[in-house]
Amino acid sequence: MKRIIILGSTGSIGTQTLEVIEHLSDDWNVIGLTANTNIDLLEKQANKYKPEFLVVMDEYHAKKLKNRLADQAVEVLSGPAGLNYLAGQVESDLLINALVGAVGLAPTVAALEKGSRIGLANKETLVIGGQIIEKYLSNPLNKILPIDSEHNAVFQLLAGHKEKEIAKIILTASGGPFLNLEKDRLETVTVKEALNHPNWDMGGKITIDSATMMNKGLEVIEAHYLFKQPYDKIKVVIHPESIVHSMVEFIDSSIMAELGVADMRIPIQNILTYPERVSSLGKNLDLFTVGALNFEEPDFEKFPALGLAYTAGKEGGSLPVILNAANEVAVMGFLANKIRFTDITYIVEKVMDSYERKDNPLLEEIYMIDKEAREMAEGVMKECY
Ligand SMILES: NC(=O)C1=CN([C@@H]2O[C@H](COP(=O)(O)OP(=O)(O)OC[C@H]3O[C@@H](n4cnc5c(N)ncnc54)[C@H](OP(=O)(O)O)[C@@H]3O)[C@@H](O)[C@H]2O)C=CC1
Ligand SMILES: CC(=O)[C@@H](O)[C@H](O)COP(=O)(O)O
Ligand SMILES: [Mn+2]
Repeated sequence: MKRIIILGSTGSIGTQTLEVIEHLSDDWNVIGLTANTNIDLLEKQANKYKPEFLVVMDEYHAKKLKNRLADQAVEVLSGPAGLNYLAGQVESDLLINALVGAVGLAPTVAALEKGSRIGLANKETLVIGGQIIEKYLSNPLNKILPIDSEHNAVFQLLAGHKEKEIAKIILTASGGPFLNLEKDRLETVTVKEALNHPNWDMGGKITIDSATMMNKGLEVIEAHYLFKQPYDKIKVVIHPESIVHSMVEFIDSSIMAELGVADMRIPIQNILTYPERVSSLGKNLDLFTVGALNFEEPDFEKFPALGLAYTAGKEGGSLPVILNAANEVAVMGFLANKIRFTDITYIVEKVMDSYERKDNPLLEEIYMIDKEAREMAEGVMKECY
């Protein structure tokens, strides 16, 4: 049996990965699972999958969990050091990174240090650390397999093709819950409205990112590093149905698309069984029910986050780190009802404009920039209260 580690096993991608593992029955042995603080679910997962390692992010929850699992042969670790140990020291055939946010970078690097196959859902890893990650990919033991639906689609479409044959990567975007709302109304939308994604059921942070379209911006940067394409060859098209998960235009003017129902268990399974294919838990797409597929241009004025991400990606260096840090702070502020929806991109832009930039930051510098940009974003956020 193959050994699998799931970082962020209590989240939307983490729990769906476990569903897929169950569906694949005897293929995978779950070695390590992690959560931030949700020890109730982690305990249930531990009882079911009997992993060797569990990680939670603070000592208080680690102790509680250890007590609850006292009769089990499981090691309970805590904090970033625990995550890095699991990712970097424990042998696995596949490590799924389903953490949310910048916290995903360090364990990815730890895993790449030892030579690993990583199923990557955590897009923030590549947004803030793409320049560092790409250096590790020259080691043939290292492989990053994309789980994010658009990138998984492109990954499938590129099989058997050469990078130089790509004319354009076309990432589809649903446009989120406010696609057809008047721009002036965005100021007063509620958290509940913003969390109401039209097609996908996901964690809170990414759902808000979809509503601002920062999600697509982060995905543009993610695609740049995964598929080694310049930003002018990575386009975004609004596709409200989320049936076409992305497209690739080749130099011979052929466009290939990957289609399917909006169910993350399909790309997750694609990575778990790669390069083979077996039947999945996802429903088959019924084109007659779908009827029509629509495409339109994104509105960069109404959704400024998309343009901010292109700017950050093109400039590179520390700017994507600053963009991401400010966005994480602002999204949490919005979810806590501290600021308005439109303040999210205001805060991101303000921090991007104010924070001093740096080329080629090293890993330690990325963490420092991330920390300082968060502090700056907290300050700008207070002006918005
Ligand atoms: N959900 C989806 O359908 C998709 C998600 N993605 C990407 O996948 C990643 C995960 O998203 P999603 O599953 O929605 O997120 P969730 O919020 O649902 O889950 C996040 C997971 O990470 C843990 N976690 C949260 N904060 C921390 C922290 N500071 N330190 C350590 N662990 C932490 C959570 O633990 P706890 O439960 O204890 O809070 C949980 O296990 C994101 O990068 C997202 O952009 C990409 C495509 C689709
Ligand atoms: C499922 C997935 O991959 C998400 O990233 C999804 O694409 C979000 O939807 P948006 O297209 O609205 O950003
Ligand atoms: Mn996506």
